[in-house]
Amino acid sequence: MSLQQAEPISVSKSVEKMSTYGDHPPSQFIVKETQFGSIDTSPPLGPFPVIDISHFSNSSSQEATLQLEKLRSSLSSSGCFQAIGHGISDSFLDKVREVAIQFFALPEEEKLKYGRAVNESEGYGSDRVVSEKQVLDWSQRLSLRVFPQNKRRLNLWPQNPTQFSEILDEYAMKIKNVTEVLFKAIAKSLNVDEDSFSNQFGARALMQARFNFYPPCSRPDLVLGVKPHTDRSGITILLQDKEIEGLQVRVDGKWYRVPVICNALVVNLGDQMQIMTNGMYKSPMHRVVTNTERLRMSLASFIEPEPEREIGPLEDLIDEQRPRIYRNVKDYGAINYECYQKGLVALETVKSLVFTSVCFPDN
Ligand SMILES: O=C(O)CCC(=O)C(=O)O
Ligand SMILES: [Fe+2]
Repeated sequence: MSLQQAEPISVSKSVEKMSTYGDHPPSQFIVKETQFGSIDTSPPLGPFPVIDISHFSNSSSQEATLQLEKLRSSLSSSGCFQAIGHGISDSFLDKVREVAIQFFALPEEEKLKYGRAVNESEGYGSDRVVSEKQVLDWSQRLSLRVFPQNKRRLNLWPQNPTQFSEILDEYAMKIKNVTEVLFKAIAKSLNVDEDSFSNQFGARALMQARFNFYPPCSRPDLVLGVKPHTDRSGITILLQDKEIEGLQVRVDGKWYRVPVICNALVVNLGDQMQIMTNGMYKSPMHRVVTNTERLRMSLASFIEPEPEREIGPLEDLIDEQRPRIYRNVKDYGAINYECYQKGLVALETVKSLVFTSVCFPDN
């Protein structure tokens, strides 16, 4: 079967329906033994610091220096931390979760008015099928482009609940502000010009909002909510469920739980920041486990450079001790998608020639 025809093999019943009836997950969902280890629903809590990012706006204070040091150490080891002091109120974050859950509670026919078309990435639906070998995720998603504003496909934005669009719009603006603070802080932590990253992302950087819904699953030991992956973004800001854990991040070959910290935003770097920092900061591998009892939701905001813009390792982060690891690339999103279809690791394919010949001497 060609890749273009891959999508119709998706199972006939939605994950939500199978969850309601307590079905045993079909074989397409069963995770086989992989190089990333078997499913452990309760590994240890991870070394992901809580960083108060409010100090980054007043960067000369002693506290700012301390938080910057935490930022540097988490991004160069795990690539992940939890941000507090982001200025978004608890009550507003509750509203965001509430409209998301209200949308998911609508009847299937209503949600399918915003259905994702085959071979498209935006809209409501289940895991996108790109290859026959793919193990399917136990999740339903609603993906919407929020920036640049004129690229919004408003016909896919739910009208029910009525406040949905207004709240998503406000949330997206706030997240944009958070990322601007983070880009400057990340630059500062690496001793490079504070606009280094915002310049590479560009004024028309993309933001994709993905609402993830993970209905209860009868076999959390066999099925994943999201299979192991790194994000193709530059940076991802994740609003977790208020109560239900599920996210795990891999550090030095071991899986760790990311705890629920009420109203903290989980920040993880994506592949494109690993490229821009010449590998100094990490795009962590992560996955989501399911549970038998309760629905879990999350909202991931993926921020990516303008696809037409060439990005690459900052010159200031390349020297004799640290030669260039990655080549410059354009439209990493497309590279990543193609690699995903072929079962390749996208970051490995964009290594500079020197590194390619070290890693793949037969090429
Ligand atoms: O649901 C989560 O906690 C993480 C979701 C995720 O990794 C993603 O959408 O890329
Ligand atoms: Fe992710």
